[in-house]
Amino acid sequence: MSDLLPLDEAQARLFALAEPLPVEQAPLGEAAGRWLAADIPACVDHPFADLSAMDGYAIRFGDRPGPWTVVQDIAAGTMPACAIGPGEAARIFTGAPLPAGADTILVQEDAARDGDALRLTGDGPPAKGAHVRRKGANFTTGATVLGAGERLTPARIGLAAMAGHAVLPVRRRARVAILSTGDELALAGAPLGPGQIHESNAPMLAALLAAEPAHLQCHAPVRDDLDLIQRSLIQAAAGADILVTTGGASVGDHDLVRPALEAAGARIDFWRVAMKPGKPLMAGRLGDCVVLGLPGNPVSAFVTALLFLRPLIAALGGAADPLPRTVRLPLGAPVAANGPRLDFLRAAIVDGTVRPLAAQDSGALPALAHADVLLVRQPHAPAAEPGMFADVLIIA
Ligand SMILES: Nc1nc2c(c(=O)[nH]1)N[C@H]1C(S)=C(S)[C@@H](COP(=O)(O)OP(=O)(O)OC[C@H]3O[C@@H](n4cnc5c(N)ncnc54)[C@H](O)[C@@H]3O)O[C@H]1N2
Ligand code: MOO
Repeated sequence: MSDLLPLDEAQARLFALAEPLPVEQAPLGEAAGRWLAADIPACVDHPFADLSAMDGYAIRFGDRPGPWTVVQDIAAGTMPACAIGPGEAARIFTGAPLPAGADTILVQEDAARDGDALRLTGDGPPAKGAHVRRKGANFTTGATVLGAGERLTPARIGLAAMAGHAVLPVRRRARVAILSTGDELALAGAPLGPGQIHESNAPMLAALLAAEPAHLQCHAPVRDDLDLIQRSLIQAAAGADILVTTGGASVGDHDLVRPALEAAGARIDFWRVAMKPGKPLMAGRLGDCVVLGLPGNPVSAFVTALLFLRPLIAALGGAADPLPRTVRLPLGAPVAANGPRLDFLRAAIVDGTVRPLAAQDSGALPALAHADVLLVRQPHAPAAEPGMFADVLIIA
């Protein structure tokens, strides 16, 4: 086991293989899913004034229980015409600024109006300031609303727009080439020759990256021929930031990705990680490109892509925290003691508890396809019982 790198060390070494990509200014519609390259300050106060949170009447709390005289109408998008004095109220709508003198909103469901005369019919506002959104409560001009390295989720895109931004500094999308290797591989949907199987890794990886800021280039599967793989690697690496291969990463006579990379002039930084599935993972550089050699077993390819490829895209994209997040959930079934490698068991969530699936072979894609989480088992972890909490990575 001594030549197998621990997962965290392997991830750190992978991230050290390349600098974050250059910064560009992206319109909001192009920025989702990317990471901010700088702190974002607010260009405005929000709310810009004390605003009503309800449709009703702006009053002075001390004037309750009324009655009041309605002296003006204020809609969102307009400003109050005048202040209100004692015994006066303003008809007001959600999002409209309060007039000077008013401090509280009386919701219209608690009031009856006859011409300009307004009286209380319900309980009225419970406290001074009820249903008022204070000026600057969300943010004030110049305050940092989003930080460098934060991922632009839909709500953060909305927040950037609210703060006055139409374009945001992000790093350009990573160009990712995907190349599967293996004599046995036929394209999805193609008729199968003797001994052939349908290639499933490239479509799966492309789907795994669908929401990532990446331009994908999927190449046809390459046969297990050293010269052919070497030429295909050089071609696929040209113009790519990341070259991902699958298959041929292990120790068999037909596992040629490592020798082909070396023959192409690549520098292999590490090979083999103390994890299961995914042990024969390799990483290095070929020219300007980071090369990630994933194992061919479909489950191993998925798990390593989740733990290395997506985080690498995030690291190149400037993410402050590129690694996937684990959460803790209770076990719903016993789990056996673990061996020497960090294990990622395919598991379902049933009634809020984690239950490992029966098929844990790294060729068992149907189990992965129906798993909700990967249950993380530390090296040499003792057996665990139902009710004990465990770390999981959510995958569905
Ligand atoms: N003697 C040893 N044999 C193996 C070891 C080892 O340490 N000693 N490691 C095993 C582990 S762990 C893994 S994982 C696999 C990984 O091997 P490779 O990366 O060389 O993958 P292949 O041999 O090319 O393929 C493995 C398996 O997956 C199928 N495959 C490959 N590519 C695809 C694809 N694009 N789509 C669908 N299926 C694919 C392939 O047909 C094989 O069945 O090595 C173990 N062996
Ligand atoms: O480590 Mo291999 O990736 O078990 O299947």
